[in-house]
Amino acid sequence: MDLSQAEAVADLIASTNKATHKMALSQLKGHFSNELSLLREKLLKMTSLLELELDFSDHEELEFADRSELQALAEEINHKITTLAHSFETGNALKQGVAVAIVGKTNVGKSTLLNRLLHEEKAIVSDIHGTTRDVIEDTTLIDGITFRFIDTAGIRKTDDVVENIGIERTFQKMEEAKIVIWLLDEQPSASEIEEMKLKNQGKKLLVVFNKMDKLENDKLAFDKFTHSCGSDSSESEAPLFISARTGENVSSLEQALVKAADIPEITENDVIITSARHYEALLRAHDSLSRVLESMEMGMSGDIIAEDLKMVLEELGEITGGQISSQETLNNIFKHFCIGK
Ligand SMILES: Nc1nc2c(ncn2[C@@H]2O[C@H](COP(=O)(O)OP(=O)(O)OP(=O)(O)O)[C@@H](O)[C@H]2O)c(=O)[nH]1
Ligand SMILES: [Mg+2]
Repeated sequence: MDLSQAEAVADLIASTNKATHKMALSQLKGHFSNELSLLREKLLKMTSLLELELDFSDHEELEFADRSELQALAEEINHKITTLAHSFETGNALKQGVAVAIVGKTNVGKSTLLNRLLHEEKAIVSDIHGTTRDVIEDTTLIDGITFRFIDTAGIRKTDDVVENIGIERTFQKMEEAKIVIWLLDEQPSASEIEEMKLKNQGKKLLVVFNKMDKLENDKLAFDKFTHSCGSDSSESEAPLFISARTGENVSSLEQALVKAADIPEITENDVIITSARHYEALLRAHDSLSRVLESMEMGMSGDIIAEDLKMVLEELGEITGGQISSQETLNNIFKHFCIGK
């Protein structure tokens, strides 16, 4: 069992949903380790060939490592590393929970909605504007997916220093979230809609009107809301109407969240990165491999390329806990080539 498999045992024990359970099982079974050892084997062969050239450096014409083959292999490995690193977005979301920020003006019912979604009285609710001043967050499962809901300070102009720090944090959290629930209890102006869309480019923005229990008694206001938002539904999802207080239609919001989370179906054979440590090692390996490709393009000598290749090997080795030694390179040379030196 290598280090990444040992880490998987801890992940398996800590797994809170079906997907994280499957990901940990896959890692424990060694699927990730196998992919890595395949990559390392190919890299080791490349490094060995380059080192061999160094050993025969007095015969300049000797080029054991076919450069175009080397380049194709480096590109293939770089692609594989990139795919693995990208899987971290899914892995991390599944493990830590898909981050959902609940934002909007003061008193629209953000904390009430947080409590409703978490099924517990986590945040203080009151009709005083500016009740929530700090970020409050917790996770819950919806349809087997872990969501991390983040209640934030209501956005308004205020002279209160502490509240302003809270509002600053609201914008930070909005940036970090994958999904943003924009909670409203009155019709937003065109410029507010524009600003919100601009701030949330590349994210899923769910426009949600709260307090529909009040609106239902005011048919005219309800129609006005529906009309104002319906006209703008070409690119974004149609707005939802809920009552955080009574729970009405909150299940539709939950379904919209599951859809927006857009989590692929995971099987026990999928290799998905869930650890920040692995992710960082893969990014470093990717950087070193990019340097290899650059050096080759510039026609650099084999020793420079070999050094960066060894870095890649070391970085990938950090994941499984194994260290690449010069003995390993040497053994590889003798395994593949019969040299009487
Ligand atoms: N009628 C009605 N009232 C609601 C609903 N949701 C929240 N409220 C009330 O609105 C008031 C404000 O609710 P909060 O949840 O504290 O609002 P908030 O957005 O967190 O406010 P800040 O923390 O000040 O930004 C409270 O009196 C809630 O009871 C709802 O669905 N219907
Ligand atoms: Mg609040």
